Amino acid sequence: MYRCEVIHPQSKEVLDSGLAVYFKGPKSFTGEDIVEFHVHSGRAILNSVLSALSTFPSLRLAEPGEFTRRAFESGRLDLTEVEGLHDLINADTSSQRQAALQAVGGVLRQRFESLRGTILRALSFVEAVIDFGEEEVEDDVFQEARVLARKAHTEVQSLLADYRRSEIVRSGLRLAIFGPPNAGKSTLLNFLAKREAAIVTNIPGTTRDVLEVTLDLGGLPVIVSDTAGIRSTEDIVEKIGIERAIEAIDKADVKLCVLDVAELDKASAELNSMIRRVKPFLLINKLDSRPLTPSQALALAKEQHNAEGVWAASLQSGVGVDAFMAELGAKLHDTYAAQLEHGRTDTPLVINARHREHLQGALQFLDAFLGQGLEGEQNGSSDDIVFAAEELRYAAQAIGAITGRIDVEDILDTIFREFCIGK
Ligand SMILES: Nc1nc2c(ncn2[C@@H]2O[C@H](COP(=O)(O)OP(=O)(O)OP(=O)(O)O)[C@@H](O)[C@H]2O)c(=O)[nH]1
Ligand SMILES: [Mg+2]
Repeated sequence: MYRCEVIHPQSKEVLDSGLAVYFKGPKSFTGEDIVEFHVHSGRAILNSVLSALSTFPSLRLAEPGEFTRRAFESGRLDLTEVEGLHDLINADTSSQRQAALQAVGGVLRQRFESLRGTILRALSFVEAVIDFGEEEVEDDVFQEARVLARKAHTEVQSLLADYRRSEIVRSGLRLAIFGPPNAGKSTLLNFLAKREAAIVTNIPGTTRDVLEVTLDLGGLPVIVSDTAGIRSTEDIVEKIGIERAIEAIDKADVKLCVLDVAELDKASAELNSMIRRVKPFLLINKLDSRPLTPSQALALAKEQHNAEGVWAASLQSGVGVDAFMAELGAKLHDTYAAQLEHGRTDTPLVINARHREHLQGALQFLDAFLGQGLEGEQNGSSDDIVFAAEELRYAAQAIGAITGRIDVEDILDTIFREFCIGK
C-alpha cells in the first residue's frame, strides 16, 4: 500500500492525496493484477479521479458483478461462493451473515465437489467395463459402482433435506398470530413491526387477509403473519380470510394465539379446536381491562387451555410486555435452533432454489442408474451399460452445474446481474 498523490495525467493537477494498493495476481480477488485507489469520498474528488482515469483509452467502468465474474472465470471462486458473497453483501441478520460466510469460505463447494467426485468414480468403473469388456475387469466392478452411486444418492437426499433449514436461514422462521376477532392480533403485529403495518379498529373482523411482515426479532429473521380472527361467519369475504388464516397457521413454525382476557371463556368452537390441534403459545391481552393480576390471568388461561407457553399482558398499557417479548424471543431462538438441527449436529448449509433444482435432477439420474439392475450384469447387454453410464454422466453434470464447473453459460448472467457495480 502506497501513500501517494493522484495526479491528472494530462493537466498534471493534483486531484487528491490518498492510498494506492497493488494486488499481484493470481492472488488478487479476480486473479488478475489489480490496483485499488483509496481516495476521499467527496463528489468533486470522485468525479475528477474518474474523469482522469477515463483519459486512458483502455479503462472503463466495471459492469455490475464484473469483478466477481472475473474471479469466477479465473477459478478464484465457484458459483456457490459467488452466491455466498451476494448473500453476504445482502445479509440482514447475523444468522444470515454467518451462513453466507460459510458459503464464501467454500464449505458448499467442498460438499458438492466431493459428491461429484463420488459419482465420477462410479462412472469410471462403468466406463472401465465399456472400454475393456466384461472379461477384462474384476467381477465386482459393477457392485463397486452401485455402492458409490448409492452413497451419492444418500448424500443428495440429505442435502435436499437441508433445503428447509436453508430456507429458514435465508428467509426466516414463520410466526403466525391468530385468535378470535378483536383480541389485539393486529395491535401485536404493529407493536412488533414498530409501525402501523396493519389496520387496527375496535370492529371485530377488521383484518380479512393474511398480512406478512419480515422482521428482525432478536437477531433472527422472522416472517410474522397477522390473520383474520377465527369465528363462524356467513360473510363470504371473512370466510375466505379465515381459510387463509388456517393455511398460514399450518405453515408457521411458531404459532401464537392472542386472547382477550375478558373473553377467555367465550372462544368459538372453531377456535378452541384449532388451539387443541396446533398447541400454540398463548398471549392473554387487554390485562388493563380487567382487575386481574398477571398471575391470576395466567391461572385462568391455563384452566381454559393447557398450553406450553402462556403470557399475560396489555399491549395498550405495556404491562407484562417486556417479559412477553423476552420469553417469545427465547422461544423463537429455541425453535430456530431445533429447526436447524433437524436431527443433525453439523452446521446448516445454505442450499438455494437453484441448488435444489440441480440436486433433484441428479437424484433422478442416480435413481435411473440404480434402477437398471445391472447387478447380475451378465444379463445386461452392452447397450444397457452404455445407457447406465449416461445416467451417471448426467448426474455428475447436474452437480457440476451447481458449482459452475460446466455447462452454465446461460445461468451466469442471471447470477452476476444481481451484483452491484464495483463488486
Ligand atoms: N383495552 C385494551 N384494548 C386493546 C389492547 N390491545 C388492543 N386493544 C384494542 O382492541 C381493538 C382490536 O384490536 P386489533 O388489534 O384490531 O384486534 P384484532 O385481533 O386484529 O382484530 P380482528 O382483525 O378484527 O380480528 C382495538 O380497538 C385495539 O385498540 C389492550 O391491551 N387493552
Ligand atoms: Mg386484526
